[in-house]
Amino acid sequence: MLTAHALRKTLPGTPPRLLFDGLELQVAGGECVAIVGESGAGKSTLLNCLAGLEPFDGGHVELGGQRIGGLDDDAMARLRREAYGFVFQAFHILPHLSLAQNVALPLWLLKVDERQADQRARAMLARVGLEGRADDAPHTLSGGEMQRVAIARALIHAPKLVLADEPTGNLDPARAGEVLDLLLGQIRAGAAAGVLVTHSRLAAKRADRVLELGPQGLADVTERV
Ligand SMILES: Nc1ncnc2c1ncn2[C@@H]1O[C@H](COP(=O)(O)OP(=O)(O)OP(=O)(O)O)[C@@H](O)[C@H]1O
Repeated sequence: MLTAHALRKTLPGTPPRLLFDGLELQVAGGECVAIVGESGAGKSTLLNCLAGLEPFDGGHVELGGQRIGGLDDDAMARLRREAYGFVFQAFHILPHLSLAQNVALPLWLLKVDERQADQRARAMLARVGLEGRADDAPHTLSGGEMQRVAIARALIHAPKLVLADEPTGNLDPARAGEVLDLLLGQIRAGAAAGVLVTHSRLAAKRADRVLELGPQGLADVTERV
């Protein structure tokens, strides 16, 4: 379970700019919420706050009962490796590693035995429809296939929380639908809490709830999408 309570974020500057205040968010295991809102509303910033990658100036965030604000950098980095899965556009697939190696990366960081990591990465690639491509180089993939690899890598270590920023950003509608089915299916199967930032109605509609970000926090707009 992910909980954000009374979360406030202001951006430095003269004058400082309030992005959101009094933000409340609860996402249960196996549930996926979509966060929508105008460009610049602070959706990516909110994801970064939930990930402990960016400080916030009020409230708190808890994952599985553990409060992230109080953790030092090492403890936060460990929690991120163990409990978080990221499908961020900025988190690129590494070009010099094979697909299996890219997917195995989170397990290497968790010191899982190399052979076991390789087997799990291959099984995960098969689950995202890339059986037989494990030894290929990333440059041989289409955009949709690349996003599948990113999803496989985000979920390989069975994280408690999956944070996705525009996971279907540059895919055509058919591919986007497939990638979303895969992502949401895997989040639900793993009983992870999923938070998906998107501009896409199609993507938002598939989530369990749709929340719109504004200065007062998150408003439930599920019925309007
Ligand atoms: N480190 C920072 N310092 C100052 N301003 C920042 C910083 N990070 C983000 N911003 C600003 O904060 C605002 C929110 O950015 P953010 O990327 O979170 O919005 P968003 O809702 O995800 O937008 P989009 O939908 O366009 O991706 C923007 O105006 C951005 O320029």
